[in-house]
Amino acid sequence: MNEIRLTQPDDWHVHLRDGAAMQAVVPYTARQFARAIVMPNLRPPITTAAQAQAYRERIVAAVPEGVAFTPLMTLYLTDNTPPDEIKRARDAGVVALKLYPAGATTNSDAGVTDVRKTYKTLEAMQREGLLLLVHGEVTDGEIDIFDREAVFIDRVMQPLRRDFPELKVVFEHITTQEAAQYVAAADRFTAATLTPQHLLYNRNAIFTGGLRPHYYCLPVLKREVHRQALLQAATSGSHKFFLGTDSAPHASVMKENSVCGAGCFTALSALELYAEAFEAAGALDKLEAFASFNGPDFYGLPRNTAQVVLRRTEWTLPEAVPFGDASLKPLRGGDSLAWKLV
Ligand SMILES: NC(=O)N[C@@H](CC(=O)O)C(=O)O
Ligand SMILES: [Zn+2]
Ligand SMILES: [Zn+2]
Repeated sequence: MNEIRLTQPDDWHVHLRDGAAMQAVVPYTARQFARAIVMPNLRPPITTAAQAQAYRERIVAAVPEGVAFTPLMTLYLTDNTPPDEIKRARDAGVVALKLYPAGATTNSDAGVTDVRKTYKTLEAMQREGLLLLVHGEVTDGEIDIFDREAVFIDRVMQPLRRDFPELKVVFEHITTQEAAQYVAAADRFTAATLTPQHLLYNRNAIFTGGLRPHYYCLPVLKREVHRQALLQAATSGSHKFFLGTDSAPHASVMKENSVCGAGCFTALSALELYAEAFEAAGALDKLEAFASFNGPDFYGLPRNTAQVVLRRTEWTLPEAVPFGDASLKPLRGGDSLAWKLV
């Protein structure tokens, strides 16, 4: 196969940042995707409907002329998100709230300290039909970093599902066999996103020939058995798994630093990377549902109608691209890729 024709995909998890950094990365996402779920973990976070509306306008202003792209907005859930903000959020077109356990990842200091503190707000979300998107890792320092996702299932996901059975929950960027099994076995109110890096790499990638900061993201890459389970889930034909790049740009000075920020920047070549993973699994025929159907179906949004074409053409991903007054290194920058979005 030398060409793949797909209904235009959406990205159900992306970080676009703000200001000059945002202006640098929005064109990449807008070129690949019709819509994207925009994460609210700015500094300070997007916690109100009014902030989300203003942020949406800044994003839209950064979309290149002639490109059709719709940002789908989210709010950052805190211990104090008032339940009555939910109706305002819905009226402003916000589609979801994001649960970051406090301290779990980049810009999560204002996150939730105990999910029970948010129950009134979760009730309002269940009622108003807003989704809950979850960074699924416990933050307990006693728990090994490679086990934090699996422990999160027992400590947080299960009680949450029991107490809010009709709240739609997306277990974001899953990285383990446990999470893949949990989601596959759950009812139709639970789904998961999968990143290109977790489908393509195991944790060896972080340590090959030296420490490789551009492969460091959260949840951190896991063992090969987990990668295999994720790839199996993505290519299984299950409607519960869909594309969410988690493209998370950090200036290269922040990545190549004594303390490296967590996040892989993949927006420049996201579809190409997914195609590579699906092809290696012999499952290119499953790519369209994963990239273009399962996400909108779960969110209750219409599928896109435009088409895109991926062609088998070798090309070299740039080593770095401008990022405001800094520089940004894509995952796999400088390497050649087998597929190219036309
Ligand atoms: N994935 C990451 O490693 N980083 C994300 C935050 C997140 O999605 O957890 C970021 O904002 O940089
Ligand atoms: Zn996250
Ligand atoms: Zn993310």
